[in-house]
Amino acid sequence: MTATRVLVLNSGSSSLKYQLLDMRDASRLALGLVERIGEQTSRLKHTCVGTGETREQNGPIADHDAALKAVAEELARDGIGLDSPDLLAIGHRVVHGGMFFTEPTVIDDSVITEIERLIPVAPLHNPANLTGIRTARALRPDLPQIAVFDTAFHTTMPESSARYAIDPRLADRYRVRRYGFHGTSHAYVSRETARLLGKDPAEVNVIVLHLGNGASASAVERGRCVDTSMGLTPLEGLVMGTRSGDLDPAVIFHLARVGGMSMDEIDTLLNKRSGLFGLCGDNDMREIRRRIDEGDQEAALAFDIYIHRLKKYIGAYYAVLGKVDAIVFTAGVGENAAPVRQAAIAGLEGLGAAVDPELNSVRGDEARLISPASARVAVAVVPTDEELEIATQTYALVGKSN
Ligand SMILES: Nc1ncnc2c1ncn2[C@@H]1O[C@H](COP(=O)(O)OP(=O)(O)O)[C@@H](O)[C@H]1O
Ligand SMILES: CC(=O)OP(=O)(O)O
Ligand SMILES: [Mg+2]
Repeated sequence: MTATRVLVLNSGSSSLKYQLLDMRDASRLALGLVERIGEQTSRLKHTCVGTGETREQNGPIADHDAALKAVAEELARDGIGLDSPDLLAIGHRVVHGGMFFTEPTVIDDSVITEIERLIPVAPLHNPANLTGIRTARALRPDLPQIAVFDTAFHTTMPESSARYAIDPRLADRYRVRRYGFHGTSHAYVSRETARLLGKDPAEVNVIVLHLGNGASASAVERGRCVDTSMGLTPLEGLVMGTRSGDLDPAVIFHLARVGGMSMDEIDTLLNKRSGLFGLCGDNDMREIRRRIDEGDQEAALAFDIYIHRLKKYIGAYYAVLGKVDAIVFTAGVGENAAPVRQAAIAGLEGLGAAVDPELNSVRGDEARLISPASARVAVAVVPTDEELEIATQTYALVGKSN
C-alpha cells in the first residue's frame, strides 16, 4: 500500500500545533496543540478524530523536543504513531526563509544550515522550527521532511514594497528588506475568499487581516501578494499580542541613549513586552474585551490603538490595490472577536465596506460573509488552516515522486 499520511508540525515560539492528515481526501486523523512550552503550566490537548476522543496533559514541558515526543506518544496510543508505514512525510512550518526559499523544500543538512543562519531575523520562531525538524528527523530519519516557509507567498512583492528607503548596497549586503510572514495563511485565506465569492483567485483583490497572537495584513492582487505589513522580522506592522508593530525607529535610539537600555533589552521590550500586553498587561483579546465590559480604561485604550493601526493598514491597502473585492478576517482574533471586526470596518462605508451586526455575531468554523448584500466590498471571516495548506504543499512535493 502506498503511504498517504502527512504529519504537519507548526512550531510557534511557545507552542506546537500539529495535525495528522490522510492526503487521499485531506481528512484529519488527529490534531492537537501543546501550549506554554517552557513554563510550569504547559498543556497538551490531543484529539483523535477516528475515536472522537480528546485527552489533556497538564504539567511542565521543557522545550519543543519534549513537546514533539509527547505528541508522538499520544499518536502511538491511538495506533497512528510516527512508526506507521502509512506515514509518507512530515511537513514543517518554518517562519523565516529569507530570499532563498520561495517554494516548499525537502530538508537536508544544507537547508538546516540556512534556516539556522536566519535565526537573527526570526529569533522567536526559527529556533523552535529547527528543534521540531531535528526531533522529527531523529524519530523518522528515513522520511522526507518538508519545510514550508511563511515568507514564500510574499516573494512576489514588487521591489517598491519590499525595499526600505535605505542605501540598496547596504541593504543587499545585510539582506535587509521586507520579507513578510504568515504567508501560508495569507495564501490559503485569500484563495478560500475567492472561493467564497464564487470567483477565481486570479479575478479578485483581497485585503487579508491575519489577527492571531502575531498579526499581519496583506494586499493580494489577483492571487499574488503585493504588500504585507511585517518586514525584515515579524515585528513590523500591526499592534500584536506582545509586539509593538510600527514605531519610529528613533524610539530605539532614544531608549538606548536616553533610557540607557541595551539592544537586547529593547529587543525583548518590543517583541515580548509590548503590543496589547505592553499597553494593558493582557495579550489575550478575550480578557481585554472582558475588562472593557467592566469599564477598564487601560484596556479600552489598548483596544483603540489596536483598531486604529488596523484601520490604517486597511486604508493603505485600498490605495495599493486600487480596487478591493473583499476584506477578510482570520486567525484567533479575526475569527472570534466580533467587536474587533465591527470596530475595524466602522466608518468605511464611503469606501464601500460595511459589517452587518447580525451576521457578524454568528459564530462558527465556516467561511462566511459578514457584510450586507448591498456592500460594494465584501467583508468576510475565513478560518485559516495553515496545517492543511502545509500538508497540501508537502503532499504535492512528495506524493509526486512516490
Ligand atoms: N473567542 C475569542 N475571542 C477573542 N479573541 C480570541 C478568542 N479566541 C482566541 N482569541 C485570540 O486569538 C489569539 C490566538 O490566536 P492564534 O491565531 O491561535 O495565534 P497564534 O497562532 O499566533 O498562537 C489569542 O491570544 C486571543 O487573543
Ligand atoms: C510570524 C509570526 O508572527 O507567527 P506567529 O503569529 O505564529 O507568532
Ligand atoms: Mg499563528
